Amino acid sequence: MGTPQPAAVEIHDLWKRFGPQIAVAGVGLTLPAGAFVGLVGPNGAGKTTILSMTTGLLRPDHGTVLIHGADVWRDPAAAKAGIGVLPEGLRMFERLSGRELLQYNGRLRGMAAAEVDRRADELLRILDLDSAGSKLVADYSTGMRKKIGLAAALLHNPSVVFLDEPFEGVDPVSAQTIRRVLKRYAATGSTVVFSSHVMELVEQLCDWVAVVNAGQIVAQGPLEDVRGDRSLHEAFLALVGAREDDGPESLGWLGADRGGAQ
Ligand SMILES: Nc1ncnc2c1ncn2[C@@H]1O[C@H](COP(=O)(O)OP(=O)(O)OP(=O)(O)O)[C@@H](O)[C@H]1O
Repeated sequence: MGTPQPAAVEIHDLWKRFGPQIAVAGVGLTLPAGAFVGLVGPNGAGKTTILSMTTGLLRPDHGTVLIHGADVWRDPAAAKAGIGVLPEGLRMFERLSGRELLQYNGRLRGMAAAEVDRRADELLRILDLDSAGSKLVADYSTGMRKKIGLAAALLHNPSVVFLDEPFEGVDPVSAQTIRRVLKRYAATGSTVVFSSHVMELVEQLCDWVAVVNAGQIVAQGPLEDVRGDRSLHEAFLALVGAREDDGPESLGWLGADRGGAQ
């Protein structure tokens, strides 16, 4: 066993309620520095809410989040300096071009203009966006938006990136590009945390997994420990209590004699 890594992200007893709905119910997570973390869970499990509270976008009702020891809600400037975020919904400045968006982000992070330009050129090229650099973000496709969002998240060389479903709606070629960039980033000892529904992808990329169900963490740890001797897909279905066969009567009308209701 090597020396245990210090935690990049420590979350204690995190709660969030939306009206009557408790979206996050006492989440605790410890993610080691340098881990490639997959956050998985069924629709509505609370992944986006957890990521939003972890990255300072949504105030928790209760609980603490530390990024490399800095409290996201008490010392946001220190905590946020070291993170990059690809948020849900990809809300961006639509009337900027991709290149301008990166320049804006870089300058906001206090980077020198020449360095921002150098990194922006490189990111646009590696993410196959160089010809789209001057196009308005409003005219980007879903995959292009994910890629420019990833570029913006990485531009200032953060030590942790949080990506909410970075592969959703992305074609296989762009997905491969995003994977390559994330692997390259993780190989430097940086920490990646991303949410996904694609177990095969999480299994390929991640060495650490957290499973969320109904606002709680039902498993977390090294990939091998969480999946055991099953595939992650099977482990996931067992952990979140996937529904068994609904019985022969259910939806019995589907495909039955249409009796004039054509
Ligand atoms: N702003 C909001 N107002 C009311 N309810 C919300 C709000 N945001 C999230 N919720 C509810 O909180 C729960 C968790 O939602 P969340 O988006 O975090 O889940 P998720 O795991 O990211 O889901 P998905 O995989 O479908 O994206 C859901 O029941 C959702 O309806």
